[in-house]
Amino acid sequence: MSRLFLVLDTGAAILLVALLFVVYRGRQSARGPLPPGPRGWPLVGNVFDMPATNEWNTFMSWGEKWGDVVSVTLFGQHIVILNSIQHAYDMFEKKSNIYSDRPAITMAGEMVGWDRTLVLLRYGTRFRETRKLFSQLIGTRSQTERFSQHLEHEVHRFLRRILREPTSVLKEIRKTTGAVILKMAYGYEVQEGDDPLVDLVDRAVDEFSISTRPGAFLVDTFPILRHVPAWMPGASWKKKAKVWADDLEMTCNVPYAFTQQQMSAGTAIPSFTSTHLESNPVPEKEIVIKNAAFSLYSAGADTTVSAISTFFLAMTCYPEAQRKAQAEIDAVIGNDRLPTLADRDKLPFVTALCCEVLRWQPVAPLGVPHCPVADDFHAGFLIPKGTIVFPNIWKFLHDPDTYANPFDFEPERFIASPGKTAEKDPRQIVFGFGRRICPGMYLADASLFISCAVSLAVFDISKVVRDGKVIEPVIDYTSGTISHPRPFECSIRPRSANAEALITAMHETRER
Ligand code: HEM
Repeated sequence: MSRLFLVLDTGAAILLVALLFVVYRGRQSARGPLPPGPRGWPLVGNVFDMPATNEWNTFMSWGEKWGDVVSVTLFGQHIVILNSIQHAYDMFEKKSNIYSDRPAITMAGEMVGWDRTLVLLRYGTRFRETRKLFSQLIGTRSQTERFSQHLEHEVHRFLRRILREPTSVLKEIRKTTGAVILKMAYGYEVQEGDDPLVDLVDRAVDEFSISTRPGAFLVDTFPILRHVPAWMPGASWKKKAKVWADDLEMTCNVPYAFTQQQMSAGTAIPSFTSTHLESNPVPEKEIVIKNAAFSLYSAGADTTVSAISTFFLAMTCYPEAQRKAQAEIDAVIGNDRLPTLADRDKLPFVTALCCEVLRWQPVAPLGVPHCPVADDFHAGFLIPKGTIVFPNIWKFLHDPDTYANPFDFEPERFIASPGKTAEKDPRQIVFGFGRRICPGMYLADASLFISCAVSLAVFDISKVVRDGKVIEPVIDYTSGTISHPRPFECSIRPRSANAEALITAMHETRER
């Protein structure tokens, strides 16, 4: 019986909150026109318009119909989608004093616990402290260069593993980016074969992507629903939240405890965590360090995995671009050594190819939403305080006004030639905007470049031919905050006996 009351109470509360939202929304509209958008329904707003997959495509089509600034509501929560890069710069950069907060996401943030990581931290003191720790480590290109050797070492190990197991490329990409960041964050060296820590963190990061998808969980629009008991029909998401919260807790604690234990034993490899812990921080600061280290890993690994996987997919589908990049490497570097990060300026086509990888299939198609801390009037529209504002990065990068033939993979677009200026560098878009711009962008950029350059130097990547039939890879991406290519097949073979010898003879052949 008491359960029945609880259900009724919850239902009544939902209705009340919904009505309050509607009244509230009406008042806000009276303060100025909201951006246009598809007409919603009373109470629920645009719930039935929200796409279940590839949100960026639907949002782009709304842009064609309604303009570059589109708004919808979900149970009274305002959501704005920006379909032009200029609006993203004007809002997130020029008005960064207003637009640097994140929306409170009940499911991913409060219930699962991702609000401890930088990506969902609300704007304030802790946010600034955490960003400072990041910028001390990888805040500039030259700071990031300190990790060049480490990056190169890990991609060499990657080549050796691919040579042995070419069909496991997607798994090995994940392992390599995990190895790069786990060592930087915690001084942890990943094992050959399956590494328990990489698997643990990957699971948590997948769960992040699912739990932050716009409109995926009703509790994000009705925070009161977090009080609904887990046994209630339709409340399976509560059980999910509990499992995900436990995964996250463990993922945050296990590598941190590893560093602490190595420090006590005097065997710690210098890392982000050990360096900051050496100053014996007060407990409050220690929490910031622990969460920052986890933010480094959780935001850095999965994103880079997506970009490098896209590189292999693009090379499978576009042999001409691959051939040109290999010709450049052969001419500039020769065949007796592998390219390094220091060679980058001498390899403009490979650099352009990496830019095209980032543009063609962006890692975070809708970025991460920003949230104004005060009402704003933008382009004649009211953007109420608390609105969830998504930059449609996918649209920015496929805008025919910025990129000619935007759906084609053409690295040449980034190389100026007589009578033709280079198209906009996508690195000014894919890493986000303003005070929330990706703090790992130099590391991401270096990781992508070195992975592409060494792979192109020694491997030919092509479509699989089975029983005389060419297998066409399907270009299909997952939805969610971080978008990945769905598993695809490709053939990876050493370019020559010399290339194979180069991989096996690389100094540091020691496999851990
Ligand atoms: C190709 C790889 C990557 C892409 C495309 C990417 C993209 C992004 C984007 C779009 C944002 C949101 C920016 C905004 O709110 O406007 C972001 C935030 C963030 N990124 Fe990256 N990222 C990548 C790699 C990395 C790496 C390697 C690290 C760390 C080592 C990292 C750490 C972070 C963190 C901590 C945030 C949250 C920043 C904040 O909220 O203040 N990312 N990234």
